[in-house]
Amino acid sequence: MMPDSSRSTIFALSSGRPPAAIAVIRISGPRAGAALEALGVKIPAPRQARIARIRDPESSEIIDEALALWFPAPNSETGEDVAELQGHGGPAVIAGILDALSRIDGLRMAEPGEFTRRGFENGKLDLTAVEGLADLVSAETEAQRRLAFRQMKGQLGDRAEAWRERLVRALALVEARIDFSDEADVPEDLVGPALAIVQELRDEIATALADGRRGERLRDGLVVAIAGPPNAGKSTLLNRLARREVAIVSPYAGTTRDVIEVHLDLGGYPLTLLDTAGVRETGDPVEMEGVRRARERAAAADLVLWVTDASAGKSDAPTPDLAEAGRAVPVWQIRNKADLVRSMDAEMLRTMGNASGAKIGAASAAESTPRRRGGAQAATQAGRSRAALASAVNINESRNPSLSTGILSDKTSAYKNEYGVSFSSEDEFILSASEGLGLDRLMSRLSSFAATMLAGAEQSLVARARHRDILAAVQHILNGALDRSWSTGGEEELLAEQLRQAAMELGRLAGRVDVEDVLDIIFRDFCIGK
Ligand SMILES: Nc1nc2c(ncn2[C@@H]2O[C@H](COP(=O)(O)OP(=O)(O)OP(=O)(O)O)[C@@H](O)[C@H]2O)c(=O)[nH]1
Ligand SMILES: [K+]
Ligand SMILES: [Mg+2]
Repeated sequence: MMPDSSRSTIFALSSGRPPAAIAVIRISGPRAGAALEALGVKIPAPRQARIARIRDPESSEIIDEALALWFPAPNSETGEDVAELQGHGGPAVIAGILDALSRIDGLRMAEPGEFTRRGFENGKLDLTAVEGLADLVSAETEAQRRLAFRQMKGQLGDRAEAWRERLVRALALVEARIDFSDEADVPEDLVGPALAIVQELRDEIATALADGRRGERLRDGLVVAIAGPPNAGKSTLLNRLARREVAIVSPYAGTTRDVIEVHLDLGGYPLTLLDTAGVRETGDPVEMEGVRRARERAAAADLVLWVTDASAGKSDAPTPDLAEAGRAVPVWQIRNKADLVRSMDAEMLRTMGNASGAKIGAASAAESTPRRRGGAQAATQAGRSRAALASAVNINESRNPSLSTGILSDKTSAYKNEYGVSFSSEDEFILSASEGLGLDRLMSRLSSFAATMLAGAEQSLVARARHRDILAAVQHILNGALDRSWSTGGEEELLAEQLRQAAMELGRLAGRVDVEDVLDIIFRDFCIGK
């Protein structure tokens, strides 16, 4: 496609929010060169930086001294003439240059993603690369960056194109059979070799799809929902893991209503932590909605941290209904407020652990502990018990394996939690969110969980639902073609039509067909100036 000379010329600030040391302003379109001249800037040699004074097109007042660059069409990011100005990054400087540009004939401010969109329209990059670029700009962790960069460089796009070419080859064989069926020098069996190609393709696409949704998970981040009864300390735990006061903590049950999201980077892997409303029966319509959202998000999460108050009896935990979700969400049991369970009261721990063979490690109770305390008494008790907890949860972790697996000594035991989902003692954590004790083990288990779930995800071909949907549709068509017997002959037209459809579907990945709706969705997420 040739750049369209009748198009408007667009400009935008392409660098980040001012003030900054440098601001990059880009101009793309047929009048990019004229725009430079209107600003009093001589057009530099292609791809060579040149110092230039930027002047107001009407008053000739100097607005800034900047570096100017020139990328003539078609060798630019948009495929059009592109000029780039690198000026000083102050708000007034930027406003002055943008204002001057807007007063030049045929120029207008770019819409979000419009530079990339022009690049796509001029064949500079295909749709999967556009998506990769969008992901690269919004990548928050190292693994996300790698996946996005590979997508941008054609990890899926090149593969899809190769698949499409092979489909077209299979189609050509079938069409040859149709067109020359009467001629003697055309081999009888062209359908067989065509189907062999189809079978190979079907298998390769099946392999790409059977990736445990790693690519999508990496792109979106693993979702870990903190859920449990009211006042168990869910928000306190979220704040601890996020290392900042994100959620409101209060002694009033029913504090959290909306779902609160925090993004964590665990060794390069993205993890979205959700704090949710305490799950209980309530008549308050607002809290009810909070509970509904909590259940919905927990059911859709990759992992649930089910937080309970270890100082309360087990009966405090309502029976959650994650099992209704129809899929097994892994659930880790978090016994919080262990600081209130002074010195690991033996009897209580047995109740909490619901395990017949639960044993307590070295730091067992010297005194018995009332199950509940309130106010100032709790504070002093908590203070005194801190040392005991520290020795039980942290320091003894290395020395005492029974404590390092939570409160249960038998590592191999499997239990059913309140969801009816099996868990082992490995999935049980005893900690104090407010005192910050016992969190290291939880953090390191979260890190390994993320690493296990997302290992190798950077190499995934499928990074979005759009990719999966299209590949699944192609696979469906190819399965249909392979399931049928074509040996009787005379039905090659039908087979040809199926292969044509499959090729067209694949073409949608790169953005060859019905692209407008998809483009609008993708570019909506772009920032202006990209
Ligand atoms: N002693 C003790 N108190 C805690 C601990 N964690 C939280 N708390 C206290 O428990 C109360 C409730 O904490 P939140 O974090 O608001 O509990 P939540 O589960 O988010 O409560 P809702 O949002 O109302 O469901 C607050 O007073 C916290 O200070 C802990 O480990 N030990
Ligand atoms: K609360
Ligand atoms: Mg809360």
